[in-house]
Amino acid sequence: MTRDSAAPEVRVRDLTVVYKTPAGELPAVSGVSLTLTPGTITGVVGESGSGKSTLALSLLNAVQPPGRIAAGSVEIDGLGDVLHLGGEDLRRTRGRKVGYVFQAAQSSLNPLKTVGKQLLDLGRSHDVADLRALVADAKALLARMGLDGARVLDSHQHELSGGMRQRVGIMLALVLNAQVVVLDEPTTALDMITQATILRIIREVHEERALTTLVITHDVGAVAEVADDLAVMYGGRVVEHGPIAEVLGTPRHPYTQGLIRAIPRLSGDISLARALPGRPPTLGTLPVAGCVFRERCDKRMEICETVEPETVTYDGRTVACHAAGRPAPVKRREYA
Ligand SMILES: Nc1ncnc2c1ncn2[C@@H]1O[C@H](COP(=O)(O)OP(=O)(O)OP(=O)(O)O)[C@@H](O)[C@H]1O
Repeated sequence: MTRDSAAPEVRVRDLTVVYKTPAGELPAVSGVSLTLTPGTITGVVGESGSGKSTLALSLLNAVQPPGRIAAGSVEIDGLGDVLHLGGEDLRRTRGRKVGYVFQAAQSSLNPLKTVGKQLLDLGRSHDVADLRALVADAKALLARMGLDGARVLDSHQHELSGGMRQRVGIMLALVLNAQVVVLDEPTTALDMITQATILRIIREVHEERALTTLVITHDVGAVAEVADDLAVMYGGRVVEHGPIAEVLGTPRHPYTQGLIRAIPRLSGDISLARALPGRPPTLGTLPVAGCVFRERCDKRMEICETVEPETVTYDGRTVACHAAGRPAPVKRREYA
């Protein structure tokens, strides 16, 4: 595990992001606090609609209408609270300080320009002095990901397959040497073997460049291979967060337990793999009080109906569940 002091810490605090809907503004991310330890890769998992992409966009202050960051802060060492950045400061931060591949990256390339031209535009817009070195770095990154760099840079978007575009997206996220990198579903268009290779390369580059990285994915099995820490999201909350081996090895939240049971690769026995019953909530069906997971929870108690569980940290693990239990308080011996 790399814990390089040069890598920045990212501190998300009490972040709430709402989307305007016909039923009013509803929260997609609710009061999330999450610290990304410098030099680590944090995986974020959770079913569709749990708020993963909205959280990722918030790290770049890039939530678009009908969305709005309603509360909270995102402090990055050396940058301050990115939610207070605007205009030119924000433009300079994105890409150069915080590299990113968004889920839509596959279609975000400009169809009219070659990848190489877009790379040069990116370099110029961030005042990169040595554009030759930038191109050489881009080619080297593409080559590591199994592509012919020169050919890709000469290509237009339509000449590239989905998997190739995805790798171009990863290259663009890394090439400006940002120290915080946010990857939202970076490998979904890739087959299993290529996916594993790309994740390994992300890990290598992460270590070489002393990054702090956030990787969002549906695939708990895939992220288990690369991440140091794991954050599990449900209904706009981070319900569990901690070192990945511990979260996967001894999950404390019933949702994490259910996610793991559903994956034969992790549960160890295909005959024991069981899909999580029910469906995740949408913005409109999220319960307004109590625990957001209770409808699907096998450990549901009376208190879960009315009281939202507090997020409690112990043994380096953060869990928000009434049933997860807490360590018994250490009794202080009273001395006379
Ligand atoms: N532009 C939007 N307008 C209205 N609601 C939105 C918008 N974008 C996202 N949402 C809602 O916010 C919630 C969180 O969405 P988000 O995309 O952040 O989740 P996710 O975990 O990344 O899901 P997925 O894995 O499907 O991308 C969902 O209920 C989604 O429908």
